Amino acid sequence: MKLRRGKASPKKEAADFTATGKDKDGFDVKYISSDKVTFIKNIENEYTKLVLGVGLENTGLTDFVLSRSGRGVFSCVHFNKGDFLVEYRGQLINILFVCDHIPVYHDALKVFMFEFCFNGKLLCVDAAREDGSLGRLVNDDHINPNSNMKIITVKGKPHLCLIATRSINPGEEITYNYGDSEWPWRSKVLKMTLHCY
Ligand SMILES: C[S@@+](CC[C@H](N)C(=O)[O-])C[C@H]1O[C@@H](n2cnc3c(N)ncnc32)[C@H](O)[C@@H]1O
Repeated sequence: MKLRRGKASPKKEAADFTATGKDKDGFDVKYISSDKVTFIKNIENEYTKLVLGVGLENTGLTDFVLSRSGRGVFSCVHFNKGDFLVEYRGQLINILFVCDHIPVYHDALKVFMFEFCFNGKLLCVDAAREDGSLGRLVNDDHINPNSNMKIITVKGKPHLCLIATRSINPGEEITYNYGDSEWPWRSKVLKMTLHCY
């Protein structure tokens, strides 16, 4: 596949941004509870149309939707499938070697520890610190995410980068699947969904 002239490959772009430690332009951070339209649209797609086959107004999900708060990352430009989006930045920890020094966090911060295997080692990017970067603000979607986390090696060091898995329109929230775990927000939705039946 030919790349458009002047457009860096996603890998090269990821390498450039990881080297500068900056995020690329084209994103907004929004508080989800204040962006009801986008959020209701997501929920409607995910749970009412796919699971229940009915409209949001008939499900009782509205309270849940409006009670979810927190930040999310939204695109303000168009991205293509395969584009590099943002790096999940933080402190890289080799879990086996520094067990004693791994920070012990309250549950709300544990979710910022992203564990992964690299060259046979169990590593973790600890993004608990509020450093203004975007990657740590991207929310979970295990049903219809629009990106996934890839390990990109730059100068021998792994970097966690979100890559678009389909085209993303301006205004869409960037999401990825956090992986198989009992994330509390997933069961909350499931319970409400079951209640709706
Ligand atoms: C890595 S942070 C993402 C950014 C977070 N929204 C914030 O404002 O800091 C993960 C936290 O976001 C929230 N979160 C992520 N995905 C979610 C989802 N699909 N539904 C509800 N809350 C979610 C949970 O509170 C989780 O602990």
